[in-house]
Amino acid sequence: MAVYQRALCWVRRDLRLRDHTALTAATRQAREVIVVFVFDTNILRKLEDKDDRRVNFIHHSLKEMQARLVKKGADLLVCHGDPVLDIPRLAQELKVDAVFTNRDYDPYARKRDRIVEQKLKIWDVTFHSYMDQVVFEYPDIATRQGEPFKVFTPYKNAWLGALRPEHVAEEKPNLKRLAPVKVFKEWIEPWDLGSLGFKENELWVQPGEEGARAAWRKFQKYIHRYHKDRDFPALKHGTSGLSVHLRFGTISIRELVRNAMGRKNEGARTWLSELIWRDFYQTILDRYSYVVRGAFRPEYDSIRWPGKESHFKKWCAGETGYPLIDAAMRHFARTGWMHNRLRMVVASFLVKDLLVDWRKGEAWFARNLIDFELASNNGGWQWCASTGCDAQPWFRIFNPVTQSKNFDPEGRFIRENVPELAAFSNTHIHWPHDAPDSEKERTGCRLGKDYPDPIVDHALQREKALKLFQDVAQAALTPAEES
Ligand SMILES: Cc1cc2nc3c(=O)[nH]c(=O)nc-3n(C[C@H](O)[C@H](O)[C@H](O)COP(=O)(O)OP(=O)(O)OC[C@H]3O[C@@H](n4cnc5c(N)ncnc54)[C@H](O)[C@@H]3O)c2cc1C
Repeated sequence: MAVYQRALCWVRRDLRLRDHTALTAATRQAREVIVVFVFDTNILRKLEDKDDRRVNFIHHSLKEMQARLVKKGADLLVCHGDPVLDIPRLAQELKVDAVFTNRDYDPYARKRDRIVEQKLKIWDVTFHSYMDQVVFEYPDIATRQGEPFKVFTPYKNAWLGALRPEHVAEEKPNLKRLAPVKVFKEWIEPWDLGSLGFKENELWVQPGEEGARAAWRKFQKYIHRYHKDRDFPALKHGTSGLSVHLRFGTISIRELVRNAMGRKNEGARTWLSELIWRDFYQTILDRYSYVVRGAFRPEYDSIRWPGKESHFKKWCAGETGYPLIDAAMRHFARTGWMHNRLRMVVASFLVKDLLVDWRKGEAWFARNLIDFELASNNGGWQWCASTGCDAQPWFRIFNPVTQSKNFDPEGRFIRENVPELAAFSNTHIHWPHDAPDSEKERTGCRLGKDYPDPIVDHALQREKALKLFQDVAQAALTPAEES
């Protein structure tokens, strides 16, 4: 039953009309619902690249959403400004009784929403927020003591144990309740990319709900193989490629979980685990927001990383002389996406071979990843740097050449992304520096000229990394002297 005459549904990282919690609630509780999106100048201002892929993805996805709304006789109301000002202003000018939105656990978003809610209260407008981007939030899943889990496996077991069909039931908005465009026509302003101060960029991924559905349809043919294929970056369908869609909510997490739960095979079970990792890191960010500034385990903040700026730049450019690292970083520069196995290998290399502060790598990923997600990126970096909750133990260090042999055995991914090495044999492509002279000559690749010499020696750097961590571990065990 409708309790409000008119409401706004403020979409942010949920750019879809299907299976949408806030829109369902809004269209249930209000007679007329206006869907609004704010291009937030507080966020856009900080983006260094004018052809930012995320802005492009959002823009295309909103255009698609708008076309759907127009077909229903409605439209999408888009603003370019500060939501803390724009949402209360629109609420007042459009005489709405309530604002409906889905929750976001990013510390900036939480603060923004608190301020918006307070401002709306002044005008007697109710603010409703819903869980939508995750399946469970804290304290739905908590330890017996009521604390958030800090270790993944017990979290996952509790998550699976708690799951009931109603947690992932489809939320169906009643699109007949969308406000006709005449209600808000005069508030509609142009929102082409140029007017937002951005430029077009060619996206490797199809945006919008259509793009999400196409990727999801394709992946369903391969999901049963996921546990076998997921670690091989050269395989085109080894993983779903849905991270950007989950990031911007062009597909519902509930739909994916419903589907995966219905499949009784190891591939689907393993894939579901990855979706649970996503929920886990959202909870960590939500409950321990200090991770945005430093290590989850603060003792590791005392490490003084001796890595060189020049090495960091070579890592970014894919010029380290380690073929798999360079292939991953060059592919990343081209597409804005990186395979999970490679994210782990390049992150480990930056921290434990180049001895560069993990926060620099985290920031580079944040700047360039199309699927950049504060919670998963921070969690992933802290896992690789061994500073996080349930992180990789510090004494376990990836060998980038062994990783290459194991996960790109025929060098297909390397050949695609580091073409100057393409003619090396499967045996030597992982470490061409030790190839016999005859092979070096045959390939025509002059190592040190056409392809860089290795910038560090893995074995030596590994020892240095172990020492850095050992010192911290020892300091943590040694009781501080009383003063
Ligand atoms: C250093 C580092 C940084 C990362 N940064 C991000 C990031 O900014 N955004 C992001 O979405 N993921 C991040 N991840 C996790 C993971 O690498 C990507 O989610 C995955 O590669 C996306 O590809 P996919 O959609 O094909 O994944 P699939 O293998 O198909 O997995 C399905 C979904 O599960 C989720 N997922 C998978 N693995 C993880 C994981 N380890 N942690 C959390 N969620 C996961 C993603 O939403 C993904 O789309 C990072 C991992 C590391 C090691």
